[in-house]
Amino acid sequence: MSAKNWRALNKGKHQLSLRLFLLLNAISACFSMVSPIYHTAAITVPVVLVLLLSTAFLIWQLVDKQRLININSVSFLLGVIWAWHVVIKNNAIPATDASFLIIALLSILFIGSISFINNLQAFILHCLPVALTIAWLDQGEHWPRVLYSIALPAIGITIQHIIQRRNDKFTQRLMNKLLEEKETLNDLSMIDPLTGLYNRRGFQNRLENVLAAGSGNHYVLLLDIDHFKAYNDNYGHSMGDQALIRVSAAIRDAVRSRDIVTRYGGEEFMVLLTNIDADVALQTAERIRQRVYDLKILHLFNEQVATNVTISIGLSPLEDDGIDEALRMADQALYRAKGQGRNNILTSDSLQAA
Ligand SMILES: Nc1nc2c(ncn2[C@@H]2O[C@H](COP(=O)(O)OP(=O)(O)OP(=O)(O)O)[C@@H](O)[C@H]2O)c(=O)[nH]1
Repeated sequence: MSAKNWRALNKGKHQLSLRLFLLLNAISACFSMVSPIYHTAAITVPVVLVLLLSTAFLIWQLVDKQRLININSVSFLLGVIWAWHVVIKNNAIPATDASFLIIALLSILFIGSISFINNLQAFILHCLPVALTIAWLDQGEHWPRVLYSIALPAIGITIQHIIQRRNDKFTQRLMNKLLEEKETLNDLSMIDPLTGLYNRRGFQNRLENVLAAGSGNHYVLLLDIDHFKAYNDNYGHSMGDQALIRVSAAIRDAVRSRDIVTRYGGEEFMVLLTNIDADVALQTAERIRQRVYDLKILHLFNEQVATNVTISIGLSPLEDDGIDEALRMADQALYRAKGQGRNNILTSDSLQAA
């Protein structure tokens, strides 16, 4: 999951709480009309407005799921309308009874806290207009009860908000770490563990970048260690591995950093020399062959060729017919190079000329 997806998920979560908020407001408005606390002014303009607006927003949300409604504006708007309703009702009921104010306050705080448990801003914006209106209407007469009714959910929501933010931060850190590790694993999956060179997957990935960067003259080298089976058979697999590591390093050191060196198979390597002339490509192949020879890795069972490890190389240009064709040509050249005594280089051009 990317950071973008994470933000989208969070937005989606908030939009869900908005739907719950609208639903509770619509129900509460209906209830105020059908079963009012005091039978005076049961259907007020603001309560009808709350019902209409909540239903309209709710339908809009359900029909157009992609649309993100501004939660803060809606919660504030409905809070103000409820405050208006409280003023009208309060003026119409017996002055001595404060229970209406407390019940109205509790209903608003209940809806706010249920819907916006994870959205402190929306909670405050919704509850503040009603809380201030009630504090003003009560004129301090029942201030402990009013204060308690406001403070309890406010403190609860604030603590919940802090916990949620910590959880979100933790989850986000965890997600970033996982993304980093995924990236590392992805990189590792492109590297041959023994030699540290690219494997075929890594090569493919780098090749795409090279080709995307534009046209140029590229050359493919296929390199194969001579008589490596004999080396393994006589010196053991573990020594064979060491030889492979040293040969890989020699190849890597003999080319430029922009060239792509790949372990193509067991004791076979492939190098893509990028943006290079034919002459320089041939010189580079010769430099690689010489560097491997100069490692002087003892190989007495290579004696038809030398008494140390050697490699043979097939070279072919990468042309419009693609990498597979270039590899096929390089492979043919390598096969011939082996046939001609090993420890040498043959180009695909020389095969065609022959
Ligand atoms: N130690 C070691 N040996 C490997 C590895 N991968 C392949 N090999 C060995 O490389 C040898 C390749 O042998 P062959 O394909 O017969 O070729 P060759 O003996 O090099 O002969 P020519 O290529 O004709 O010169 C086999 O013995 C494989 O076991 C590896 O990762 N480690």
